[in-house]
Amino acid sequence: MAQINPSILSADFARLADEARAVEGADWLHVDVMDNHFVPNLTLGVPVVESLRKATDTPLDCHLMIEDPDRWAPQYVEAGAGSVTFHAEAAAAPVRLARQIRAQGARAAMALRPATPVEPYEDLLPELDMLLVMTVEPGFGGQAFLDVMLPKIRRTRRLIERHGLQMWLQVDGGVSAETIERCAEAGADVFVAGSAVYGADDPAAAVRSLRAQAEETASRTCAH
Ligand SMILES: O=C(CO)[C@@H](O)[C@H](O)COP(=O)(O)O
Ligand SMILES: [Fe+2]
Repeated sequence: MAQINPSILSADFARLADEARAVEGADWLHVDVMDNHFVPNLTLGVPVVESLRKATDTPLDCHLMIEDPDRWAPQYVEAGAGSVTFHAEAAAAPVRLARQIRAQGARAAMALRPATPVEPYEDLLPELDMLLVMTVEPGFGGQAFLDVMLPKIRRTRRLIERHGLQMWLQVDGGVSAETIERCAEAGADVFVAGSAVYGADDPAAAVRSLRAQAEETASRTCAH
């Protein structure tokens, strides 16, 4: 079952509550946290996640593009995130951190920048509920999808299957009506979409349409 997670990064930050409610029906709301150190951009932090939690019933998928996630990620679970994604490149102790997030009752996920291979993390996969393969260089919305990431998505799906895991495989960056089918064919099942959703006249309809496209692709391919 394909999941569509609109990225609040492409929303109007002065109207975040309304923008969160505009995509009710989405599986998760994707919240991009950037600290201007791990990536060259600054967005929002724990207090905004606490407020978003109260503003919508859609569960929050927090993507932490920050240094020292070992210290900060637990605070995002406390703030109400249902899923917390830390970057492999930033975590000092990814297994301990994933266990901590799960022990607090949230889903634990790990993200890989485009140049980070999945293979060194093969043995960690059972500790995770989701792996995020970035399909742009993290930091900004509205960038062009990196086709060169498709083989990594395929290899990740094969590893998940080889280990018999139930974990989700998320893609994030440049996902749109033009690119989602390639991602679904390669084996992704959770799709973050920022500009493709919030740039549409009807964001909720854009979510439904992307989900239908991904599901149709998944049902006619045997990738997973
Ligand atoms: O994490 C990020 C960017 O670093 C993403 O979540 C973007 O916000 C996705 O935006 P689009 O590429 O879909 O416009
Ligand atoms: Fe993101």
